[in-house]
Amino acid sequence: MRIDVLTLFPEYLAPLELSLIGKARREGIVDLHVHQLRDFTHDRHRTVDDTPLGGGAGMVMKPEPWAEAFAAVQAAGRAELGEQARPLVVFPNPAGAPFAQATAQEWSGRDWIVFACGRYEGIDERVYEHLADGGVEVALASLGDYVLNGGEVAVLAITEAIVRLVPGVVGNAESLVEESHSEGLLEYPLYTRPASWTDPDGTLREAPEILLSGDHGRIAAWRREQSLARTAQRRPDLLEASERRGDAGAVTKP
Ligand SMILES: COc1cccc(COC(=O)c2cn[nH]c2)c1
Repeated sequence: MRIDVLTLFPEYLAPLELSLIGKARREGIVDLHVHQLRDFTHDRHRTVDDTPLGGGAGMVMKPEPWAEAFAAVQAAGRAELGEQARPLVVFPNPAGAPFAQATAQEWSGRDWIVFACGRYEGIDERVYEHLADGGVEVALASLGDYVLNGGEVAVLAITEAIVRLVPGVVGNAESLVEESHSEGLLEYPLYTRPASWTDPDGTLREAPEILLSGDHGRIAAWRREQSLARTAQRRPDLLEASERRGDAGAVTKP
């Protein structure tokens, strides 16, 4: 998977060099290219923003640098992946569609993703129109209903969520199956040794007996029950979505 990131703060993406993503890069599973948007300006001040037409507070990102940057990135990506290669262009954006595990699953199968990090109040609308009219697949992704100062932090989160699902990146693929949201439900409670623990307040805390029973059928059933109960309690919206999808074994209302 090739990933390009267009940003005013390349250093923000440095953590992608570390750990999971770093290993994926070293093994050639992920090919990350971070680009400084200001390199696609030509004035002395390397201007990327201006005041909003129609007035209003803050600044808006100018269209010209973006158009030039996307053209350069498309050329570089096609040189590497072939002239037919087409990227998915993702703009982290509070006005975007909610990014969820299902999105990460879907995007983890893509060959090429270009992330565009907005700053200030946002990007001139004509940039999105220019890309869409050029046949480029564009997605606006929201991490949640709050505003960050820019897209970089969102790109770190989205990239980690996607890349960890790419085959070969996480050693034990088994661990990807049973985590929260992978089945549309929250994960069951986890325990490890010691089975019996006296905490610093002197309280004895025992792990559920069933987990020591060795009866894997009953343990699986208990875990499923715990996931459903926990989802019903903390995220009933997920439970309704799961029922609407008719997920295997979804609990239907009695
Ligand atoms: C496109 O223009 C802008 C402008 C400002 C910040 C951002 C970054 O995205 C977010 O803030 C965000 C994404 N999900 N939840 C919050 C983009």
